[in-house]
Amino acid sequence: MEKPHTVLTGEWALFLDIDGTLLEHAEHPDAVSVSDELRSLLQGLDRKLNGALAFITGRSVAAVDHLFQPLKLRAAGLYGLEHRLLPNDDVEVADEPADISALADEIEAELGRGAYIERKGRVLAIHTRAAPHLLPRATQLVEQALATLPKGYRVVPGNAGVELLPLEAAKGAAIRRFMEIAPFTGRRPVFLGDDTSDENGFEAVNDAGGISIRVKPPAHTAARYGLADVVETLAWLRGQL
Ligand SMILES: O=P(O)(O)OC[C@H]1O[C@H](O[C@H]2O[C@H](CO)[C@@H](O)[C@H](O)[C@H]2O)[C@H](O)[C@@H](O)[C@@H]1O
Ligand SMILES: [Mg+2]
Repeated sequence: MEKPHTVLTGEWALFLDIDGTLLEHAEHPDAVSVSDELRSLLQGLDRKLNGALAFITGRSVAAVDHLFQPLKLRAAGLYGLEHRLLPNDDVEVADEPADISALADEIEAELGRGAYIERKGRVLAIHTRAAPHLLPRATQLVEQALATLPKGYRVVPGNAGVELLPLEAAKGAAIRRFMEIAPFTGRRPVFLGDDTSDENGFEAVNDAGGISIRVKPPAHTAARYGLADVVETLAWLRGQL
């Protein structure tokens, strides 16, 4: 796939996935770190785009703020179940429904310490990066759980794990919501992502005539452009300043 050589001028809106796009993957979600260089790169882009920059991530907004502190940018967390439309807005924290909590306890008991059960309110992530042999069983457990949960949940295979999340948790919906408000309205959206859960975000951006970019693109992706890795992502972003 070709690289995007477009220069981000005033009329672009930039949406950024975090893990696998801005940050290399690590053994554990808490093992990633954000460099001061990345913080200043994002701050410069946010300024150049007059605030039309937002994280679109499966992490919670609270987790994003902790990672990037003191930088606080616009963000959609939990695949859009949480939104922070202005840097200093409050974020409604989605409660963890009792049925998800009970399911997380059961899966944690069965898979044991090899898997990391990440409880994110209405989203449940089961990480098997440290124990890949557990992925088939983890996937089977969440798929079986679909029958017992209220309607409207779905299973999304992720990067070295599997997630259970509500149907309305979709990055494309989160991007469309930002595009309806200032300073995003009227701009052309650009979305960079790396994973299956970013695909509906690429589709939303393509539908809006924007630019969709996937890091390490697989054979089949909705993304129109590809970048080889996180380092290339950062070099491309720096080139837009
Ligand atoms: O939508 P993203 O910003 O890409 O976030 C996706 C998930 O990222 C985190 O998990 C992933 O990255 C971890 C650190 O590299 C890795 O250990 C894990 O295997 C990956 O799945 C985060 O923990 C999840 O909550 C996000 O949904
Ligand atoms: Mg990602």
